[in-house]
Amino acid sequence: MAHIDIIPVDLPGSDSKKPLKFSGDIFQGFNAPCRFEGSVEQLEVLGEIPRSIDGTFYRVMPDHHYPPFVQNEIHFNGDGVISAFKIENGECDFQQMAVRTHRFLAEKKHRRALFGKYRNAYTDNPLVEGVLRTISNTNIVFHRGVLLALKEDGPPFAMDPTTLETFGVWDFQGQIKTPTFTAHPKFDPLTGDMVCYGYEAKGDASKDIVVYNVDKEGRKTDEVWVKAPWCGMIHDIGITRNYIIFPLTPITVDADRIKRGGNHFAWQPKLDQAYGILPRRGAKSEDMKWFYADNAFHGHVANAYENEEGNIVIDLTVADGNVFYFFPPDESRVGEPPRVKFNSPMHRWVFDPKAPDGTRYKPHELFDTQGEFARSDDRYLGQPYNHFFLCVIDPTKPYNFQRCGPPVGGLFNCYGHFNWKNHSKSIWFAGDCSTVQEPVFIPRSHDAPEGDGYLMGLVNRLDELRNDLVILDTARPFEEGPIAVVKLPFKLRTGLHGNFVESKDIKEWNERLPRDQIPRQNVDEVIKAKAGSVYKDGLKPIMNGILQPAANGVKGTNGVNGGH
Ligand SMILES: C=Cc1ccc(O)c(OC)c1
Ligand SMILES: [Fe+2]
Repeated sequence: MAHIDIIPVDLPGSDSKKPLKFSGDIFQGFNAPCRFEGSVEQLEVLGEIPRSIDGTFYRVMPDHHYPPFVQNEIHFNGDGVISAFKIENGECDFQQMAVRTHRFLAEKKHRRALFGKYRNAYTDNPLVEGVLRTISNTNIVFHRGVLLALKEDGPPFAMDPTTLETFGVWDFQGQIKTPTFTAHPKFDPLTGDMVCYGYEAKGDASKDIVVYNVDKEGRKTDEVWVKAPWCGMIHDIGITRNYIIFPLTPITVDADRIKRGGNHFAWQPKLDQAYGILPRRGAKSEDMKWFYADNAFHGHVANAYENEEGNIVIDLTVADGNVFYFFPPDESRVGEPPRVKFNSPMHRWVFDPKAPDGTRYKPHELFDTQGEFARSDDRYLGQPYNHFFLCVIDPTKPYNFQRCGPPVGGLFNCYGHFNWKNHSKSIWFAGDCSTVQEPVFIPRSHDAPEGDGYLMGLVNRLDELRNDLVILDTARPFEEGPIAVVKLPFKLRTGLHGNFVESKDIKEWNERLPRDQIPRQNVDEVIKAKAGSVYKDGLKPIMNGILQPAANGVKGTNGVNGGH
């Protein structure tokens, strides 16, 4: 029997109007809802921010604006909220704004949640049938004058880098119209190309992947459609000068499970991990090759390049189990406790692009750490490199459970600086009441050597319910601690990814692309339900735990009366 995961809900249009109340595990402690939009000028600074840092650190976090009506809601299903730390002359101004996704605007209009489970439109309130349900909560990148707020289940949303105003869905001047777009496009510093893709590119559970190249003038120069061996998550990629590497994780999608109101993804403990290899330019569908390795869970890519022999080197963290405990295997028993401890060293794979499709590989080399959220010097993306940075889990360090409770968002208690050349490690422990979020690397100057500069990232002060933005100097041992600490007077939530954009790039693009010439979405238009656009096979959304055949109509069975 399918386990349907929906609880009764007071629908808009029904009589009862209750004040908002958030309950459940994902809203506890440090991850209590934030829901703040606004700014704080001139944050307090301890130490000194180097004057050469002149730009804005943008980062994104999921932050539910309305209490969910589904049971076992997950953090990844929260509205995307962008925080911006603008740094100039040793000072830092803070600004925060939710992305005006169609979903956010529709729920804001009705002042409650209308969308159901993560990537499952069948669990939505019929009021929002056909409304774009992506929430732009995974990455925020700068591309040709706009910020793109990204989540891999939908198109990018463009925002103004200065004001954080949302312009709307971004289709690259009509060139990219596929329904899904990765949260991890890659920017080749040598060519200015953006390499990007979408998986599940023909709808839920499709094995189709579309891959694009957008050149430095913003023109789409390549579009190729390829097939994955199964429909699974392809969250991040690596690029080299000539190849794209697609790690395909054994966490799979099942259309029937989705229609039953179940999870989009389920972990497959017996399935391989796979790596798709595709030439970057002029590739055809049949050029895609898949290599395989034993079951494991992909983290993020530190970097990739081609070595002197012409082989592809790709470095990423890989964990030995299902990190996404909230997407359990189909056959798991109710109440089975999720695993909490993983081995997740940095893996180096070396693939021969001439090897036949189906070749099996073992990792070439491991860098012994426990970590995730790998970053490296983006000036060397796709090229030979040595330095990378991680959020590190050091279980030997103390953690003050009594004061902080369970470590919300994972026990990433250190930032680490690693060097492949001599396998050196330099680690800063954030303290027994602190955890860290994904950092960014900022070069000391444009011609500084690889990895020479600053690491900047958010520290969660779990006891104070506050965040600090810390800056570490990569030329010094991390053990010495940050050279500057910027104090935020309140807490954010566990975030995902972020990037640093130099002020001169923002200024230059404000001139090249005047803000008043960028079209704005029409709020009333984008939240209009488009009946019949997503629900196939005569099924209507699942509400109140009942799968409703379209023929019965929805009216009367769950209190929906067509809405306002
Ligand atoms: C970290 C990975 C990841 C993968 C898929 C997601 O939808 C997501 O949402 C925040 C995050
Ligand atoms: Fe990611």
